[in-house]
Amino acid sequence: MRTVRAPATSANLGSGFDVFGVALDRPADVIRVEKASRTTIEVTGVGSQYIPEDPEKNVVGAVAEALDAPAHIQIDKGVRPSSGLGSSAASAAGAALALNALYDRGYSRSELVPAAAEGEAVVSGEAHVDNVAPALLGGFTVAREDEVTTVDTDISLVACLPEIAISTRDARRVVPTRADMEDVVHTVGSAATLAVGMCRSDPELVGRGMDERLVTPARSELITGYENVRTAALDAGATGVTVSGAGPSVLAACYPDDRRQVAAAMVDGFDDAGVEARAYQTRVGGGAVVF
Ligand SMILES: Nc1ncnc2c1ncn2[C@@H]1O[C@H](COP(=O)(O)OP(=O)(O)O)[C@@H](O)[C@H]1O
Ligand SMILES: N[C@@H](CCOP(=O)(O)O)C(=O)O
Repeated sequence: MRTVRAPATSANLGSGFDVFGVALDRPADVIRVEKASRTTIEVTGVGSQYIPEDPEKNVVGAVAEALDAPAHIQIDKGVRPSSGLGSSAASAAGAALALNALYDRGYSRSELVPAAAEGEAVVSGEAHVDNVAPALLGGFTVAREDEVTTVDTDISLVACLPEIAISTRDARRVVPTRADMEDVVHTVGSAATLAVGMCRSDPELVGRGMDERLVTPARSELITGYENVRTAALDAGATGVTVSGAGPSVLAACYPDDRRQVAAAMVDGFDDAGVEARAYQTRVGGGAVVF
């Protein structure tokens, strides 16, 4: 038997659509695997009633198949599904690491990224790696075609999760297919600023670098209360605010001492819009851990 804690992640960070990701210190899924002749899955925890146990439909089934590692897989969800906090990726990355250890496959964490991404393809239609890469490798990750670069960084974050569900598959449908050159230039500037901010662990640069006009405007319209929450977080000291992944979570960067007040302001911002929410006071953390 092997047990892995696999963290939530936040993808995109505004300016890095399908490229940037960070591992979050909390919340996390716990995955337990035992060798078996065929894969079976059991899901408990937050939102487990919305997660299929059929290996054809659960992300971990695709991972077990990609690694040719059949197992009984128990998933204890700490990351709510359809949250924009890489819920499916936490399970996929956790299963990849756990099965690799269980079957002594000897793959490195980087080599496990494509196998974990097979799980993402099951739910979102595309094997995007911007959640599974940070869930496996930790820190801030930059995914480009088949190459992933990682940076260790110390940035405080608040992830505010409202009682709204948005599936990544649906949120990918609103992404514009064409862009204005001026907006592209602005996004490249933001992305570069954010990357430098991560390298320097500088919350001002990270916050400013979240700003972009290509994907976030369309995505934020799917989140009731988004503008309220954004304004409230900035007023409370956040250095930048954006949609976490495909939403509905909203992500804020801030100084460590401002985290509590930013979290409270974001929950109040959703409340003013009639939406219940909870906020995770977190930071960029490490990748999945095998116990
Ligand atoms: N192990 C799993 N953990 C979470 N969601 C899963 C899992 N397996 C399948 N799913 C399905 O994936 C969808 C959630 O994934 P996704 O839309 O990417 O949201 P998130 O942003 O939380 O990852 C839900 O429809 C859920 O039923
Ligand atoms: N780049 C993807 C990221 C989806 O993240 P999730 O946490 O919402 O699954 C996208 O923006 O579609």
